[in-house]
Amino acid sequence: MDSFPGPARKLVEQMRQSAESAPDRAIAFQGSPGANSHAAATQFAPEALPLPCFSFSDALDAVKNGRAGCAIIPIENSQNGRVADIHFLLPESGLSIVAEHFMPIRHALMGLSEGPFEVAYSHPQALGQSRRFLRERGIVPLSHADTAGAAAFVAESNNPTLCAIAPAVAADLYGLKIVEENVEDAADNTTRFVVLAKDARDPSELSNTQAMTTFIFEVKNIPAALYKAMGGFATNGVNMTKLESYQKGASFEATMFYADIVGAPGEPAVDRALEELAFHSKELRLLGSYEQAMRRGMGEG
Ligand SMILES: O=C(O)C(=O)Cc1ccccc1
Repeated sequence: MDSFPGPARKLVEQMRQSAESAPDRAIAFQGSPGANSHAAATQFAPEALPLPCFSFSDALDAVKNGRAGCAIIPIENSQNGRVADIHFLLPESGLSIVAEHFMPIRHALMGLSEGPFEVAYSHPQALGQSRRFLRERGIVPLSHADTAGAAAFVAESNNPTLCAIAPAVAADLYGLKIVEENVEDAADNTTRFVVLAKDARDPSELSNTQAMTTFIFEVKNIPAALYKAMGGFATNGVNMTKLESYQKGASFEATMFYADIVGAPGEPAVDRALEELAFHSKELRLLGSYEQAMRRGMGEG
């Protein structure tokens, strides 16, 4: 709690109290009230009680400890790539992905004055998405835990040369002036969020819809291991929409992969592809199957 900037604390406390009164209806998110993840939580589950958490791990712990029924976490951005940490935290958490949600992201520049500004505070994703805007104006980007928290931090700084890049609503919440709207470098800036819960979705419930499945795997450390591991997806016509590698541990010897496919276990083609993947992998872990919030792979005939 103490880590939230002063102007955000009262709101955080109010939201925590409501969430405590009905934990099953609570949806945990990382950041201060007014952050993009807060907006995503409200869009995804309008009736739910958003629970602000300072870090990703706090948000995941809230679900593990039963203080929230689920958590919504930004996982990747159309413009700025993947959101760090989540690849490590998500598999460790033992939670399952039960849904995905896409949200267009708009950033506003806000401060105590009209500028000129020397420093802009924001979440690293938002700074990355507004890189060109800041560079052109010679404003130095500095990271903060979340966008709305950066606005609250600027509000309590009393410093007219600081500004924040945050959703416009944060200016209202924390008493800043909006100096410019839509400062993101790309107009179609969109973030994909995943919803995590203790209990996985039963893939058979998803069979009539276009499902997605997310998993991580580690291939054997031999030539062509990834090529072989992927073979089953090609021969069975399973569409892979995402494949990312990351290092496990400090040895740089063990490469893990994180993948999304269209389909779910129980579909014969998916079962065969996963079986072949498991044969060529040292480790394979399904992180969840869920409904597609946006159709994939429909572009080509
Ligand atoms: O800090 C926030 O507002 C977040 O919710 C993280 C984030 C930042 C930028 C785009 C999407 C999510």
